[in-house]
Amino acid sequence: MEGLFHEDLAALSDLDEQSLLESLSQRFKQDHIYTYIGDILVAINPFKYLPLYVKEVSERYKYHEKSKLPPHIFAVADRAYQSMMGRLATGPRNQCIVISGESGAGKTESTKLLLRQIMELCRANSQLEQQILQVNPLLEAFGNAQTVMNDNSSRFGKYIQLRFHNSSVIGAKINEYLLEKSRVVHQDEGERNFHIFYCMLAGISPEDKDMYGLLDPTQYRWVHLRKWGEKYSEVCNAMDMVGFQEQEKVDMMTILAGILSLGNIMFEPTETDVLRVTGKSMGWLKATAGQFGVQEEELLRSLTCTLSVTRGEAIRRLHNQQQAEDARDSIAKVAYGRVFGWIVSKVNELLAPNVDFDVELNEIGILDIFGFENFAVNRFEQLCINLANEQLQYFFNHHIFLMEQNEYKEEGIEWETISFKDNKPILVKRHNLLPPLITYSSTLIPPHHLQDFVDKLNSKFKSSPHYEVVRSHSPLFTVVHYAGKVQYNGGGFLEMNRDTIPASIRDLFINSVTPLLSVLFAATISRTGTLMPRKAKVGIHSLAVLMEKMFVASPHFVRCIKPNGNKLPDQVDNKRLRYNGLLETIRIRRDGFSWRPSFKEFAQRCVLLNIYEHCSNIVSHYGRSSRLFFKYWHQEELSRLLERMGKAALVIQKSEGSLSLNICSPISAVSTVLCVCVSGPVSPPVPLPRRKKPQPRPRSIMPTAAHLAPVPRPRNKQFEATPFDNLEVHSELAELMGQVGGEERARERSKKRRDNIRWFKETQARKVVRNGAFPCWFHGMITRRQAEDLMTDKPVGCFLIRVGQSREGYTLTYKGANRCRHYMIEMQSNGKYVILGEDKAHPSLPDLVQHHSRVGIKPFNELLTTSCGQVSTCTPLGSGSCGIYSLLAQALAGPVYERDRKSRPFPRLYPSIRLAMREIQQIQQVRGKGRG
Ligand SMILES: Nc1ncnc2c1ncn2[C@@H]1O[C@H](COP(=O)(O)OP(=O)(O)OP(=O)(O)O)[C@@H](O)[C@H]1O
Repeated sequence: MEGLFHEDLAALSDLDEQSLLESLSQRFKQDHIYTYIGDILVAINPFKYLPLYVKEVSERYKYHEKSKLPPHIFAVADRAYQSMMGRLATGPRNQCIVISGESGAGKTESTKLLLRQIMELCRANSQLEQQILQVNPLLEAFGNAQTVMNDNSSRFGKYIQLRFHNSSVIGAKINEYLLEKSRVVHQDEGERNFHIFYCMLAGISPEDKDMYGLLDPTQYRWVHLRKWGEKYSEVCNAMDMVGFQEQEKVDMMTILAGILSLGNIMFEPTETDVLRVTGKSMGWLKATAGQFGVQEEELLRSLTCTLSVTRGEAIRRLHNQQQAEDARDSIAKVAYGRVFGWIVSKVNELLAPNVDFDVELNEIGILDIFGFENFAVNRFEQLCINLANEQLQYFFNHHIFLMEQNEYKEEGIEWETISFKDNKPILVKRHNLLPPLITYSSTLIPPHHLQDFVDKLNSKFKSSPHYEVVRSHSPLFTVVHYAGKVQYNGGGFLEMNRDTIPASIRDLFINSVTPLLSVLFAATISRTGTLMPRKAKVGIHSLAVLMEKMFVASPHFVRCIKPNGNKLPDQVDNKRLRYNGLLETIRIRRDGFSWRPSFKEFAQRCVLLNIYEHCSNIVSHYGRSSRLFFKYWHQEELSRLLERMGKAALVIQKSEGSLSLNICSPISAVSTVLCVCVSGPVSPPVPLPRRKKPQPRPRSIMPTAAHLAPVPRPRNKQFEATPFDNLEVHSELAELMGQVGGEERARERSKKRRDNIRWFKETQARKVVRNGAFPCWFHGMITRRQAEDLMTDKPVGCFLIRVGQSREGYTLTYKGANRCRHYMIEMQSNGKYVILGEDKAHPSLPDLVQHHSRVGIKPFNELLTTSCGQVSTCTPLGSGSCGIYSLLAQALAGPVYERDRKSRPFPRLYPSIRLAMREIQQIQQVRGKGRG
């Protein structure tokens, strides 16, 4: 592959480490944040907006030769997609993109960009793509928080599996790992709770605040407010788009409100040593009970004592203050962790309704796992996170160094071994440090045995080169990770012990009147904290299982680098660029052969193009090697040749007999690639002929005029004419062409129409009526042609909405500058309305119209400006102003609509929540007056 992969590497590989870092830093200062090391993308976080991800750039990376464009994350998305489709000189294979880097290095942003570009590449105008993109804001709200290292730090790891049929995405699945639940009840200096609490308190309407039993943010111990107002509506919209039901949303928000109230419950001992809730926090106890849908007395009992049954006898053990506070915090952590797990499983259910994840389908997985962490106090959670990072580093080493160099050995290729920092010892059984350390730490440690626990660790692991004993009065120990030493505090390990909740609390919640809470506590939890339906195989989501999956897929690596510790733009600290193994990686990519298909795999691909024999000759000429060795750029070079040959073959087929067409040139080109790369058992790799000096390319990776020039789009019906009305176009065309005819089809069509009218009357009409009539933009069930006729003399921006004839749903007809456009309106399973391809869901059609009178409809940014009034022609449901249609509107008007509005879901124990909130406010007023 001529171009960037090669050019950058050639430029970088001749440098020593210092000059390499200088060169990277210089590039960064000129806003070249991406650099290729062969097929590995290095991304340096710019901490500022760069116009690198606008639509025009995305289009260029979609349609143009990637090798002629600057390094970019979109090129990685394209490579993974094309490889998954089998278009890059190998057959279709599962792909995985592994994004690594320390906290704040840009992994999550890269994941979002990759997802966005992959959705662009497989664009099939399905709502699923929009839904998949909406999962990110949702998960970020619940799983991210501000830390000292990153204002939007993922406090969980995720592996997103995208499943494809042919070229279209048909489902997605999120696997989440190790949510840092302790954050709910404790945040260190400079850190915050999960974003959702701030969004909720800042963005919620006064009416909803009252409904959930929430007060002013300053009233809660576990959060301090920041400006999060807009985020809340974004999260609610994401839930609507993905398909959450209204009642589910209300129950979930009520549980979150319950968690906040729980945090305000304080205890004090009485003279009889029995613990009680302080007078000030009695209201909070009542509120929590109401919000969790449980009895107040039972909640209090669960917090202040433990019930155990010994030989059939129930024994009650009273808690001391610390134990009661631990129980309170554990409930909050467990409840939040389970809400998060439920969101993920719900998302998975909604995004892959018909996909069986056990059936083999092509797949692209994206791994975005929390970065390596080293805080002032490192707890058990940091140990787990750092173990995950060690595993990831091993995966990288294995693919980039081990596998490749082993294959040279096996094939007898002369090769000067490139050494690298191998972190295998810390992970494997023989040396046994991290896995047993984690198992050992997971056992319950009584607080007064803390020093014993650390002493035991010291004696067990002191001989390991990766473990250091700390001489101190505190229970500390050090682990030497691949990315540096981390000192862990045994005290922090105790908190993890407190995550386990007593059976009595579990039973209490299983019997909650809020079905969601009952489901959450009845479900099992995997080893990594994932919520599992009861019968699911425990442990299926563990990182080890994930690693197995990744080892059999083709990996793509994105190495993210944080240029400075202050999260500032245009500042680069060269020490930070000294990223693990950068220089070695450059060397192996320069000297090695990173694409090594088996002969069979390669020949199969060639067989399609009738060059199998030719390839076999070449291979047998060079010896009986089991695989072929290519440079990283050859894969793309070859795929281009094969594509050209495919086209040539088509021409040959079309013009029969013209076999003389010159297909020799691609064959000889393939031969050239083979000749230079294939290795025999004894012969050293044939040195590559000096490559043609690559064409100079613009130094800047900012999109230039050429990058931004309009890109020729492949012919695509959906873009050419009306964006989203193919169903109707097809049926009408078919009708015109006489293909559909026949009495039976006509009967079917009219039945479908009748069914749709019934659907409209029974489920929809009352949502559309406003003040006793249908809005003038609503035209009932008219045909596409009738709609276009109505638009004939209307101004641009005029619109109407009609009921679908062939499907349950609506179509928006819009008068554009040159033509009428018809946008399909999707009906979601949760009753929300979305224009296909848009990212906002609406509770009703009038809401949709109101929104798009302010926000243009994609892709032409069209605003709904003028309603197209009805005319009085009567068809069944044919016009809004006459006949049965108008009668229907009047019958459904006014009180019915109002009643409908009021039937919105409420928290199950709303009256108790209200009472509790009043009590809290009264106490506060009395105290306020007392102070005054
Ligand atoms: N390509 C980019 N362009 C502009 N800003 C970026 C880019 N990538 C990252 N950032 C900025 O850096 C911040 C941190 O990035 P991100 O959250 O992706 O880090 P991370 O590696 O996922 O961290 P963690 O492991 O803590 O989750 C982002 O919130 C954003 O402000």
